[in-house]
Amino acid sequence: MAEPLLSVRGLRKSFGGVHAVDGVDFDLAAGELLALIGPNGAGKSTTFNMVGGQLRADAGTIRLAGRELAGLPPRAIWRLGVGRTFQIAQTFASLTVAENVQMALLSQDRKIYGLWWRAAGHRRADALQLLAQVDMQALGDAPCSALAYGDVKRLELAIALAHRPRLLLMDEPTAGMSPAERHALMQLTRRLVSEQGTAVLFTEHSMDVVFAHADRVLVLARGRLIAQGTPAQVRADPLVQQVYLGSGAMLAPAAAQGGRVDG
Ligand SMILES: Nc1ncnc2c1ncn2[C@@H]1O[C@H](COP(=O)(O)OP(=O)(O)OP(=O)(O)O)[C@@H](O)[C@H]1O
Repeated sequence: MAEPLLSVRGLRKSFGGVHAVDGVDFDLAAGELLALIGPNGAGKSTTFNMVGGQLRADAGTIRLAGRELAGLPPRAIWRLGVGRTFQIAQTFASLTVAENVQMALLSQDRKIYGLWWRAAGHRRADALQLLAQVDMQALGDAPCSALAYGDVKRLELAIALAHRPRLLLMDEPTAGMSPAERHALMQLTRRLVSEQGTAVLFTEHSMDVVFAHADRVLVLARGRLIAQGTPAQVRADPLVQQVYLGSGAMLAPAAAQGGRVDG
């Protein structure tokens, strides 16, 4: 693997007596799509939130291009080049599509974030260019509240890309989407990260998305990394099969075409 962009070592977090994340190590290279999977309660969100700074790690290091992120607040981590999309879309329904992107650009430029009306004239051309990257240039003047769900997710991606992150964290990016929409969004993500060399860490319950689009997969169970490798390696791993068989989910290629695994 090329020199990692993100390097995580000995990451731990407990809640009371629960070892939610119990000594996790992994690397992520620029341009790589890395999936973080595991049954419910495995520690995916906790890991994710420690990388993004929403949760403070009890122990361990999280280095982005050699810079320590552990202990920094989310805003500082964002400034260092870590973008994020959320499971529940974080857009302003009362603004137009273009204004939502302009708000992100305002924030990036350290202008006053709360004054949404200032967004209307701010870097509109740049906003439209970002929308073009996610094939939404025709929807710039549409109210955000009128968008179809798949379009909201694409808009979120444009917003996350507005400050050109080196690492993009995507929390269940395809939740609630139809199979066709899921693959379209991940293909778009792949195209954008290839063009820009962004690294992506994503949590995902839909195995079809993981096996079709991830370069590598990390499998967590009870806070520990039980396997990592290519989708084919992970799918063939007996321990992974055991963990998922307990949930009734199938990891065989045929079943992976449409399977959502809920833990
Ligand atoms: N704020 C919290 N307080 C107490 N316990 C927590 C908290 N957050 C997570 N946990 C516990 O830590 C463990 C890991 O939870 P986490 O949400 O990271 O798992 P997950 O893999 O993201 O699960 P899911 O797929 O259900 O979202 C679980 O046992 C959970 O109950």
